[in-house]
Amino acid sequence: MARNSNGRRVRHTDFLDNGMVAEYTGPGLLPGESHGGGSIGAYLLHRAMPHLPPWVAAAGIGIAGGLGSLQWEQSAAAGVGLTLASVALTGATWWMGKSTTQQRRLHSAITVAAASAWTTAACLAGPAAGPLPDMYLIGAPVLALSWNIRMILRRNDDPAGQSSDKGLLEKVGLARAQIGNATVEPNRVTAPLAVEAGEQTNEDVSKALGRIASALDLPTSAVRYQPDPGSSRRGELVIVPEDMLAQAAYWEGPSNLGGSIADPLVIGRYDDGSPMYLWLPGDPKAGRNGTHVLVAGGTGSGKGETALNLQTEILSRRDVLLWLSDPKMFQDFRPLLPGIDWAAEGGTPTEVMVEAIKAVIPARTRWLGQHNYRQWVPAAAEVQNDPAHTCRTDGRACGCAGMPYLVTWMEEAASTLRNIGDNAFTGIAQEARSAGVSLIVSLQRPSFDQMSTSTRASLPSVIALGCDPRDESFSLPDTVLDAGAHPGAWGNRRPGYCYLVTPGIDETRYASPGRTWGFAPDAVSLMEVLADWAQRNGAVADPITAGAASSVAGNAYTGRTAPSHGPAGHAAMEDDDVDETGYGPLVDPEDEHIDPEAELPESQEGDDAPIFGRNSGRKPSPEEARRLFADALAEFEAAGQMVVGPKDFTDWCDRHSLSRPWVSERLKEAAMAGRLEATNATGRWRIVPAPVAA
Ligand SMILES: Nc1ncnc2c1ncn2[C@@H]1O[C@H](COP(=O)(O)OP(=O)(O)OP(=O)(O)O)[C@@H](O)[C@H]1O
Repeated sequence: MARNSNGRRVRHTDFLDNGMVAEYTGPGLLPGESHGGGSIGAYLLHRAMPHLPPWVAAAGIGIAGGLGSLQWEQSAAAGVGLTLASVALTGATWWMGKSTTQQRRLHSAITVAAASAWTTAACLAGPAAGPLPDMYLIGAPVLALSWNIRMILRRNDDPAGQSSDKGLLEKVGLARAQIGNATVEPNRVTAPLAVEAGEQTNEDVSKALGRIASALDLPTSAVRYQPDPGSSRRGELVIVPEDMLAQAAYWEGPSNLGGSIADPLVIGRYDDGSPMYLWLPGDPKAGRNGTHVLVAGGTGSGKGETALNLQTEILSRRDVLLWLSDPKMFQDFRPLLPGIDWAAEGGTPTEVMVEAIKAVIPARTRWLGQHNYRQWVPAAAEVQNDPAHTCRTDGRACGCAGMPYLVTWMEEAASTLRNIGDNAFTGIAQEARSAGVSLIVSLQRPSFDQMSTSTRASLPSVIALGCDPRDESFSLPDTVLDAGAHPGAWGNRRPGYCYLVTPGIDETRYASPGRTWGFAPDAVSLMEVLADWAQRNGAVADPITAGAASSVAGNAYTGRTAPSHGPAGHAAMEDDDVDETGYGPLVDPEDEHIDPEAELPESQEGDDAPIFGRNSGRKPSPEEARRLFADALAEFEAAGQMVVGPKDFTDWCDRHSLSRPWVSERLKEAAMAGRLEATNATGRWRIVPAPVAA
């Protein structure tokens, strides 16, 4: 006996006995829901009703025999007619029963033959003649009882348990569907279901799921249907009566510290308690492609904590780099920052990161190709000592530094998509998988006005958290919604509840809800320890990735620092920059590009001094203006602001009495000269770092 979400008891045994029915019992009945009016007599009548028809039929046959004898007793013509009618009726029963089981067909034919033979004899000879009364008194109850017994044993009647539960299925519009023997696991009942051939399809079952849940008084997400891929009318109905996820479970640390990013990431558990796995890189042996992920959910649906689940898993692996863009100033992720290879706030730093991602993808793909990797595998992250993966033409091992997997994360991506244009993301997503790069995009309101369908289509995996019901079709594929997934039913009332659609997971799982681990306040210290571990033991950027990133981002890309190893990646750090614990840099990541030894500019202006100095009070000559413009670009570059547009020159224009249209023209000229490169956003240009003098 279990309780449903309303605390009402559901008698599962009845479900099984009848093949389908989940019947309320005892305290589960609400006032007014009593069987047949509330009295014991009415209840018994209610239970006996299904068994009465054979008895009514038996009585009817007796009456028919009596009445018939008044009309036809001793009539030879009637004898011929009644005998023919009886044979015809028996034959018709046999013929009509061909679609049912052999046993049911025989039982029906014998019943009809016996009843029609007795009626014929009674009509012709009179019901009281010879042995007819005894035959009736013995035969009629035996036949009626045989049908009663058959009904009681119905679950064993058909091969493979095929039976139909008219009660529930009729109620939900699937009256002629057949339901097979249910498999019962703790809190999960799975029953094969077949709808009527030629009349209904799997789609009709999907549409009826809400009604089935309603009939069983369960939440919509408790009832799912997994169509059989080989049939349009068969599938499996899954019912999970009790919501095992209602009790939040909390993160207790990474699942596989020091493992490879190719091992599954565990981000929570399903409603049967099994772990929710997600793989980012592909695996040629398992026939699985690498994937990009959309984390979609409304405000308060648990996106932030889902991100923490994924990021802590990523940072706990030895062969992966994480680049994170977050317009919310790393509000949720601050404890993890030391382990992150590159963290960029929204706006220009994110624009720079996106440009850098675009540059590292071809560089990484080229490297993987040169080292004979068709896609990224963990061996690619090791030093290349295998002659099968050498870039040397003589076939000897090349010893090149390994290339860690790269996860690029766009948190709260709506504004980034708006500013950068989601074409950039589509391009990145399409190219990235062959470069050992996964893109993770988190979006608060998953809807078509936030992200184009082609960008959405380029993110094959989704973690769909609670959302507005109107946005469900954006989050999840139709097939998963048809199978019973319903994130709109959660809204923000079930934080962390999610559906996970991703390669490597059995598709029957897609419509099963899961829940991410919650992050209790005391998880912060554990996250800090993890970030420290990642900073010390995690992968550092390989020369190809770091080189390509720096070539675009200049000193806006520093790479992660590893305090115990001294300089890591391509970013050296002085001992003095490390705090006394030896655990972390003393400077904020956004200040890391500033040279502490550099002379401070002489200024009487205090902190509010404009970056480009005060108004010179005169308009420079064209020559001088161009030189000042070149200097301004160099200053942006030195400050790590690698993407610029006319609006960044507003103060500068005031300073030098020059106009923004003039700047726009110079920007275009600089692009023609190779100093700038166009980005996806109109009017925004990426500074091409000036070559360093040898
Ligand atoms: N898996 C979970 N188990 C238990 N509680 C959770 C879980 N996920 C999130 N929560 C709780 O739900 C609340 C909202 O979560 P969170 O801040 O992650 O949502 P969000 O979608 O990021 O919201 P917003 O977009 O407003 O930042 C928080 O109090 C959080 O602790």
